Amino acid sequence: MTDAVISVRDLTMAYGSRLIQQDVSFDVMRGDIFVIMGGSGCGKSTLLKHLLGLLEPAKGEILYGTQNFTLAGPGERQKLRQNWGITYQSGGLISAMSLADNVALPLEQYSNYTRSEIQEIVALKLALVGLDGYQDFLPAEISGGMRKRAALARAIALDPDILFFDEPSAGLDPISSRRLDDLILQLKESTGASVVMVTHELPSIFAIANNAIYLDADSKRMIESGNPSWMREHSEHAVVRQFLNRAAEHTVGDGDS
Ligand SMILES: Nc1ncnc2c1ncn2[C@@H]1O[C@H](COP(=O)(O)OP(=O)(O)OP(=O)(O)O)[C@@H](O)[C@H]1O
Repeated sequence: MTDAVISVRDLTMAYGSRLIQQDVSFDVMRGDIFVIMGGSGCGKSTLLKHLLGLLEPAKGEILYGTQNFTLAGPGERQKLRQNWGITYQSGGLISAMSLADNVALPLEQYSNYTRSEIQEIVALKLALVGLDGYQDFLPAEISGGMRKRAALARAIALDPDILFFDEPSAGLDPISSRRLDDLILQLKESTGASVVMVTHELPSIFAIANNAIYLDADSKRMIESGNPSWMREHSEHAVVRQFLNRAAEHTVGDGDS
């Protein structure tokens, strides 16, 4: 357990009296590309929000390394957050600012770099995501795939240890989606960051994830964890196998559990 970057222990999540998931436990290990899976409404985004500290557990706890995030005060939490890069489904870029200014924002907020150092880092990060030469473009002036990559450049501005993604390839065509997968994999390799993502995209899951959990909406429990290819063949839960084997023309059945 020494190399766990995130440990979730007996986490129960609820909105008021509405239970979403109970007793969820898993570890994200250093270097993992870790996917939170499950059918619509099972609580994937809710779990991500708990990991980010946007929602508080009804029960249980979340540790980052050996540090208990659930019990941490605002100062300690802020310190942990500075090691995270987050990209939201919408991209979350500020529309009135150029790509360079968007990427510079976290550096201006949380680092002590000089203006010229920041410019250098921004150029480097944009080049890393294949957006060399687009510094002065506004988000509306580039494609959806490029916006996702710009958001990724911003997320890696401070060299985070952990990258969080909410549906990174939502709304992208298969080719842009594949490019984003490759980029995530490449960034993981070059930065050593661990990656946690929520995604429905089976091609992405099989292409880049080495570790995953499956949250079941019916039982409100995490019913499977491990390597997604292994789960597809060997999970004892039909609903998990069906989810991972689903063909485009089939919908996921309720299955057994
Ligand atoms: N703020 C909220 N208050 C009450 N219930 C909520 C709230 N946000 C989400 N829910 C409910 O919690 C459940 C889980 O939602 P969540 O968005 O986490 O699921 P999800 O697995 O990410 O779904 P999807 O795959 O459809 O995006 C859903 O039934 C949803 O309606």
